[in-house]
Amino acid sequence: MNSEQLAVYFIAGTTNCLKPIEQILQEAIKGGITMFQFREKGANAKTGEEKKALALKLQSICRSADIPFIVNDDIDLAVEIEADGVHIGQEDEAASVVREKIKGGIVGVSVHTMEEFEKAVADGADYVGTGPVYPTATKLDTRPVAGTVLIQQMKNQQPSFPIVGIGGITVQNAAEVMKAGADGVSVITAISMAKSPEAAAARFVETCK
Ligand SMILES: Cc1ncc(COP(=O)(O)OP(=O)(O)O)c(N)n1
Ligand SMILES: Cc1nc(C(=O)O)sc1CCOP(=O)(O)O
Ligand SMILES: [Mg+2]
Repeated sequence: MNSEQLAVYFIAGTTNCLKPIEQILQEAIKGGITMFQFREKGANAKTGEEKKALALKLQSICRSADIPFIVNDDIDLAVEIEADGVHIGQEDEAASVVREKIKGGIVGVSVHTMEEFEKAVADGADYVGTGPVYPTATKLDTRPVAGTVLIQQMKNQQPSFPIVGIGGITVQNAAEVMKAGADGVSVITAISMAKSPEAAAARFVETCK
């Protein structure tokens, strides 16, 4: 992975979409997203074989466009379908353990403090995601809103380590996240619920790429 692939990191699952997720992903790809995370989570989310079938469809769309396909949380699914990577949280196994399982794939880790950041780097994470930078209604169990200070601190300590901000990021505030030192923005609603996911993604590309 190179840090440029984090520039416009779109995340979605069926619960974030009012249209078929396949269609939204295709539109977002047309707009220029640089990475995609399949995050099938929450009430009414698909599970089991249905989840796997959807993952395979979305993976195929990403492959055709040469966009990395990352699976959120579900390490077994990521290994089974040979996803390009997995994104794990603080409650999951350490990045060093996950890296062994995913064999050469991308490992992203959520961090909320400098201690968590230093551990993720030491454990061999490829990038970190940190948030919520701004208030979000998409994930209810977030840490307190953090603003951009931690991004600045992490960038000062490890200037070349890839960092992405997440939580409440819109085309209006994305520039602030980049200015703080992020390599990109992770976005759910501002693309998945946009009237035109293609146009929304294109506006993020203008700001972040
Ligand atoms: C790029 C990116 N950054 C952070 C997260 C949040 O992960 P986590 O804290 O494990 O929460 P869930 O997304 O699993 O609810 C992420 N998914 N992606
Ligand atoms: C999945 C997720 N993780 C967060 C964190 O702070 O770790 S915030 C968040 C939701 C991001 O969705 P939206 O772009 O719609 O605000
Ligand atoms: Mg998680």
